[in-house]
Amino acid sequence: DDSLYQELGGKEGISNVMAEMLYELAGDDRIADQFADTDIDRLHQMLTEQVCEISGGPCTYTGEDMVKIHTGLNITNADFNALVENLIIAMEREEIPTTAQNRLLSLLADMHHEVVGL
Ligand code: HEM
Repeated sequence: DDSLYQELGGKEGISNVMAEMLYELAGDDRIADQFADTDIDRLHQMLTEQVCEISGGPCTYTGEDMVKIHTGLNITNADFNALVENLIIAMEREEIPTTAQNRLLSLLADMHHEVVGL
């Protein structure tokens, strides 16, 4: 089922949302420092691939294993929630329908254990 993928605006829509999220994140004092050494162009590309894939789009995530990449970063619940807030702001700005926003947030919540407390 690729309906979520379509509602997010396909690959281009997802790319735009992820760019907006990373822009918000860069200005968010709560978590910006944690991305100081990160290649943001790569992160943008990997997030776009991953969200394309999990939303049912024609993509294959080619990045690092999620647990492996987040291990040792000591990411907290508060960090996770801050990133989610940045994503919601980005989706609002890109006029993603609320139902689609909630479906994507639910898919990301399922990945919480691959990100937090490692
Ligand atoms: C569900 C939420 C999240 C998802 C789906 C996610 C996904 C990803 C992906 C796809 C990558 C790139 C992997 C690669 O380069 O191959 C990545 C890297 C990274 N993530 Fe996350 N992430 C999430 C939450 C977070 C949070 C909350 C933080 C910290 C506030 C965080 C910090 C990082 C950092 C610092 C990197 C770069 C690591 C490096 O380059 O060595 N992530 N994440």
